[in-house]
Amino acid sequence: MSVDSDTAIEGLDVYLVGGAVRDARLGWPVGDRDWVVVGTTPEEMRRRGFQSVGRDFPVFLHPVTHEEYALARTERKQGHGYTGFEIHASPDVTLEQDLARRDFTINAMAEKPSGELVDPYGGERDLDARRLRHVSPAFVEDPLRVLRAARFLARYRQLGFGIAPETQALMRQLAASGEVGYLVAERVWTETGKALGEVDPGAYFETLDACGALAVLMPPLATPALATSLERMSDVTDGEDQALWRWARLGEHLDDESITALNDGVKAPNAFREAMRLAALSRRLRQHIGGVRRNASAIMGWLDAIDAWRRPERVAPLLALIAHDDGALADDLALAWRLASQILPRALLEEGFQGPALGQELARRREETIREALETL
Ligand SMILES: Nc1ccn([C@@H]2O[C@H](COP(=O)(O)OP(=O)(O)OP(=O)(O)O)[C@@H](O)[C@H]2O)c(=O)n1
Repeated sequence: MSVDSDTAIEGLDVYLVGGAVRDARLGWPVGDRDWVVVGTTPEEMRRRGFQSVGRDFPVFLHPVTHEEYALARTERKQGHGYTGFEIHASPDVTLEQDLARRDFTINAMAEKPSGELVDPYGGERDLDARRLRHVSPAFVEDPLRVLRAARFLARYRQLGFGIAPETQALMRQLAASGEVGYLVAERVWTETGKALGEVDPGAYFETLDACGALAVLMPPLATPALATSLERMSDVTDGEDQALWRWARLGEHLDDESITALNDGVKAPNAFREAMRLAALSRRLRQHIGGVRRNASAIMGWLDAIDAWRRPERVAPLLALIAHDDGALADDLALAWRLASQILPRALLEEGFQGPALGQELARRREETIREALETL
């Protein structure tokens, strides 16, 4: 539906805002489209068939497109964290005031339905200069913006983007004052999880490290550990669960205590926490096996530890991690897994094994199969 012929917004002062305006100009795929409405009231929006969905501020879903339309608003910070925002939305809030509360100039551009750009804070200039620059000193009212800056770099650094020095200074200030420490872990994870799926997730962690926020939010990853973490993460290839295995790689060289602290600190989902634990375990196996090649019992120990029998989907990504450091070991493990996984409890049941004896016999045969296969190599 063309916006011009759209009766729900006919006569309303609406603007496309945020990421959609930015990404269209960057030639980046446009995600959700967000709109701002100036000079109207919630009652008027509902009368036009919009559905009210905002809990914290007035935002509505278009009756047909279901895109979000927010009433222009200003926000003022009260207290720490995300709880204390004083929202002011009324028909007298202007578009410029609404744009002024936003994080970066490249996110503070608006576009009329006719396509005309409204850009009071120099967003287009900063887009051209490949620069993330804060809109106003109110940037510091929301410490999440430190993480957003880092996440945008994970996405756009390869296009040449950097952070303006004056914005970097505010980010350092937010980290040094402890304000980023007030972020609730869920919000930290939301940004981190998104960043792990971007083209250059290393940029996210480097940016947070450079301003001091990584030391507050994920101390085990901060300098001096970071270089090792990033080096390891960089070779996770695309594919399913890429974000998961990137996360796993980041903490692979840490001890169990640090892994727990790191994952607790950001409330990482269980699958991510588990992947990191398994990666660390596999790395230790690699060190343990070391020169002792073709060690069937150590290989069985690894397959048991990662619970390959019930979670076979874990094997391939872990083998890929191991292959990076030790291709010969990964080959041995792959062969061992291929053969051992074919020995199933059913055959032993038919032979009359039961209960614990069944489990023991299963393990014995699997290990024997692995040993024989490795000996013939
Ligand atoms: N802490 C925040 C979160 C959001 N915004 C503003 O709200 C818009 C929409 O936010 P969001 O949908 O989270 O991000 P996008 O910029 O659309 O980016 P993405 O492509 O990641 O969705 C942003 O462009 C920005 O103007 C902000 O100023 N400060």
